[in-house]
Amino acid sequence: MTIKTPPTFNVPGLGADPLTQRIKEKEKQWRFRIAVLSGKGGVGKSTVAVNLAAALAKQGYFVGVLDADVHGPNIAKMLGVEKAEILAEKFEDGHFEMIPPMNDFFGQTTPIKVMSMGFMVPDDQPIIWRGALVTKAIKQLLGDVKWGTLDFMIVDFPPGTGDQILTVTQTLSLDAAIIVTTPQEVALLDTGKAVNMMKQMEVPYVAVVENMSYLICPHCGNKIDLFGEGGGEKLAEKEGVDFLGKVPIDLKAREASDNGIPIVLFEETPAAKAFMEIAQKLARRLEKKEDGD
Ligand SMILES: Nc1ncnc2c1ncn2[C@@H]1O[C@H](COP(=O)(O)OP(=O)(O)OP(=O)(O)O)[C@@H](O)[C@H]1O
Repeated sequence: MTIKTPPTFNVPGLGADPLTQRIKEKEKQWRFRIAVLSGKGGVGKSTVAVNLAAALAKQGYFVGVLDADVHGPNIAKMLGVEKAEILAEKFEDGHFEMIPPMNDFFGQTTPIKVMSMGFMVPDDQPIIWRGALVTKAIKQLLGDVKWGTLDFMIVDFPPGTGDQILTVTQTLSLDAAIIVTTPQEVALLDTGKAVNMMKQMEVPYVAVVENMSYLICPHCGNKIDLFGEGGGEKLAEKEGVDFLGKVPIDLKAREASDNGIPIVLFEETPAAKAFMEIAQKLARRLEKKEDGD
């Protein structure tokens, strides 16, 4: 099956809807538009998204993070802004734009702008919506938010390869898709599907990050390959896409996320170093591509 991205303005006499037009206008202000995806849930996609965001912001880039994982939105908590009050501005044509809360982690980073469906619903309430409504909500979080100029717009997609991912990828012109996997066979099978989806959607740069790659035993210091070894790298090689690196299991990374501070800003643990290196590699690759290399 080949999925082609249809042109946005494809109906003679009819332009795109105003929301899609606003997204198209806004995305011109975002230098690199990046999706973070996983074929399978629970592999650490959001953890990778927030740590990449923080690592890039620590290097001085302006970063926005959109939590498009509407069924399990936890980015706002991981970036320490879940209690933020969302203000909105009314424009002359009558539409409103929400102002994303920011966190600069006590001056350690450029302010990271965050928007999430989690702001719209109480913590303990599930979002029970049909697909079309979810897609519309994600588009609003892109087009009806005052994002401003950004170096990196990072979108944390829902897990899987579902309809919402297809629609958002057709609306937002992505520069890169980062697919997060763990090394075990079942995750890799689903990861292959996500990689292929992004290739078929003609996203210019697709890369794999392997999370929870291994554990360093706190008692003996030995490396334990809990979920097998090297699967992510092999998959990237097989699919002909970049492999950006491995992130070990790190108890402090989990604690830091729960406390709203990405581990890259907190302590120089093995996972923090891995996230920092992956972010640097990603920025270098995209800047090279931008220069036409
Ligand atoms: N490298 C790591 N070391 C230790 N804990 C980790 C690591 N990566 C993720 N975690 C933890 O695993 C749990 C799941 O991570 P996360 O929420 O990022 O996954 P996800 O793929 O986004 O999940 P979902 O599919 O539900 O959106 C979290 O508690 C997180 O802190």
